[in-house]
Amino acid sequence: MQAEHRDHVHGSDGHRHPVDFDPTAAGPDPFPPEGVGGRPLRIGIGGPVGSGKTALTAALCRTLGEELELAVVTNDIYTTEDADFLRQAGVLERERIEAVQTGACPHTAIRDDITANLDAVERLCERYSTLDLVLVESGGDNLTAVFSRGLADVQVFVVDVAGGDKVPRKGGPGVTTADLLVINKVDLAERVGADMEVMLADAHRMRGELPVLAQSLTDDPAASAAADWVRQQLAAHRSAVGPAAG
Ligand SMILES: Nc1nc2c(ncn2[C@@H]2O[C@H](COP(=O)(O)OP(=O)(O)OP(=O)(O)O)[C@@H](O)[C@H]2O)c(=O)[nH]1
Repeated sequence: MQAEHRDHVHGSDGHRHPVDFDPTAAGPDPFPPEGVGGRPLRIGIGGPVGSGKTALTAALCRTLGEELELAVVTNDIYTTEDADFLRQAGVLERERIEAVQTGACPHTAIRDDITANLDAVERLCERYSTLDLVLVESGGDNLTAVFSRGLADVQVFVVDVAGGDKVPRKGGPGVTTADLLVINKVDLAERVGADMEVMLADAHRMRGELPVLAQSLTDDPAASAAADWVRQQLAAHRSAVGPAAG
């Protein structure tokens, strides 16, 4: 079958996305990873609509905001909803939060044309010259959406139990290749009939050695385990940067 016959066509302009039946494939990353020297760690937070990306971002800001120089970039298609939510929740100073309006499928802005996000990161770095960490939250997308390594040094993919316990075994590059897979809203598992043992076993089977974290932000609003993972990533980033630039 020729590639164009497998393309997925959608949107009012009928634009195309290639469909790949390999659940681990994301297509080539258009940008190389950026050198880490002298700049903050950038962590991408992606995942399907409503899985809890903003709630996780807010929790990480609350937990880490006192100990780290932290800023956030949000992505929404038509609004600045997520940035507005974070500002209203008071998780960080308002100026530490930048909103990108993608105007197109969220994956476009985090992978195909990362300019608007890089500009937002740059504005934050100009405003706060000693940033340790920038969290870049993607707009909600589907299982194929992952960050370019030119934008995010490491990425978290957030799915939730309400999407059904089948989600991890459906694969997709977010599930299979993200540096951390978060299975969120485990407090709802029983109510929605999701079998956590199945979800975790499938997630580990799909990801090999890569870590999987089951959490409930209702039960643990500090997102303690995710915050620990962020601290580890930051330590690794700092050791890569070296003492002179760190
Ligand atoms: N019960 C429960 N609800 C949660 C949890 N985490 C998030 N939520 C709720 O789930 C809903 C969606 O969460 P968001 O953080 O807005 O999800 P999102 O992934 O940012 O959504 P989009 O940006 O629209 O894709 C909100 O009402 C949250 O309060 C959780 O661990 N347990």
